[in-house]
Amino acid sequence: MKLGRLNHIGVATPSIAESIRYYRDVMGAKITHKPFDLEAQGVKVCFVDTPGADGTHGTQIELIEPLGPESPIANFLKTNPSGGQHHVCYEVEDIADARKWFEEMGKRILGPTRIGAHGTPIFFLHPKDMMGQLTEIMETPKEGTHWSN
Ligand SMILES: CC[C@@H](C(=O)O)C(=O)SCCNC(=O)CCNC(=O)[C@H](O)C(C)(C)COP(=O)(O)OP(=O)(O)OC[C@H]1O[C@@H](n2cnc3c(N)ncnc32)[C@H](O)[C@@H]1OP(=O)(O)O
Ligand SMILES: [Co+2]
Repeated sequence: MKLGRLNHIGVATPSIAESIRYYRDVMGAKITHKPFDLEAQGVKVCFVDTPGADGTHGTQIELIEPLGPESPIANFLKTNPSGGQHHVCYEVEDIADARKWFEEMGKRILGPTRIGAHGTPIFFLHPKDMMGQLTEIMETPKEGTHWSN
């Protein structure tokens, strides 16, 4: 498997609206994306871009708020009511290859490969098998996908 760049850091929040105010007013981010519901994943999502100084795309913050009590992030927010860093997401060139790579190492894969918020296939690896980090693997999006510039 060929590991790609860190695509995003998933940040769980009890309120996307409040988090947007924080990233705009405290961190000085320009929030140009609109929040949207991803029913299939049980979350409301909003991207915060952190562009590189040379015009290249940096790493995104992916704000996620539970859509209901069945959301996969509901327990996390019970334990961390103010929210916080929830997962890291790395890009790979070929999602099937990556899945096989982790499966062969006996890492627990959480559910099927599905289409994520960036429109490309993703899967998750259990935090207890990944040095304590819930890890999302995504196939590299086409250039410009889900960036505001
Ligand atoms: C926006 C769409 C998409 C994208 O395109 O980017 C997303 O990112 S969606 C993000 C939300 N979806 C998911 O997280 C799906 C995968 N997650 C899961 O299947 C579950 O959340 C989980 C990881 C299996 C945890 O489920 P939960 O019901 O919360 O289990 P437990 O509470 O029993 O936790 C077990 C154990 O693991 C620890 N834990 C849980 N979550 C995390 C975490 N995010 N990071 C690190 N560790 C975590 C938890 O503390 C428990 O530990 P112990 O208490 O020591 O047993
Ligand atoms: Co994610």
